[in-house]
Amino acid sequence: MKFSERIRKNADPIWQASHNHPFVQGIGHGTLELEAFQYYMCQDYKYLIEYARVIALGTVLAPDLETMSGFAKALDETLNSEMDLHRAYAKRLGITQEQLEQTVPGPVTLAYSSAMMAEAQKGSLAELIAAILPCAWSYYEIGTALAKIPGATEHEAYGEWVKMYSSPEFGAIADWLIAKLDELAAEKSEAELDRIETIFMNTSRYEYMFWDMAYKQENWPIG
Ligand SMILES: Cc1ncc(CN)c(N)n1
Repeated sequence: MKFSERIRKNADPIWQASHNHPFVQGIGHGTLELEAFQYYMCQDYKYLIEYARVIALGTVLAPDLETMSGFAKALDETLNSEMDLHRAYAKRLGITQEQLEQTVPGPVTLAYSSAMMAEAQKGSLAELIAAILPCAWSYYEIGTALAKIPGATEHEAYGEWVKMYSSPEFGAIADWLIAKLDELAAEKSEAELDRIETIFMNTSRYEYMFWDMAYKQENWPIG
């Protein structure tokens, strides 16, 4: 079994909880409250800025040009395609660029992005990839699952979101990260693999928590 298959299997209960979360199902069935989606878009914009910084660190840790180039593509996809989606949505939803940029990261946004950055700064490239992989992989998995719901890709509010995350371009980044992690895992001891798996499990949990935070439009308890 490939290392990626092992960690995906072990994370399955968490991933299934994300698939079944009312926020995710609400996007697929077009029933999600627009206000929760607006909140999500602003928080996600801030999250993606930090995610992009972690990807950029991947180019620093990359051992060769092919790997550097893969991270450069992931960075471009995030900053210029994925965040364009957020900017376009913001416009449609009446959120200004200033509002997007001035969003205060909520507790889960801050905890998740800080955890990714901490793993990237103290670990090896495999640990960095484990920290960001649930982000790329679970969204592609969720996007492709939601795209199968009749009408989901055509929905007036959420169709563009479903199209983005089920797109082959987005999937190619997830596939590249999976293959890179498997390649690096082949050289690791069992103790190191356990540590890498723990990171993957934790950021998988944060993915679930992000959906939940958005659904509840959670904020800091004290201003
Ligand atoms: C929280 C979160 N996780 C993942 C993705 C997909 N890059 C995202 N946009 N936001």
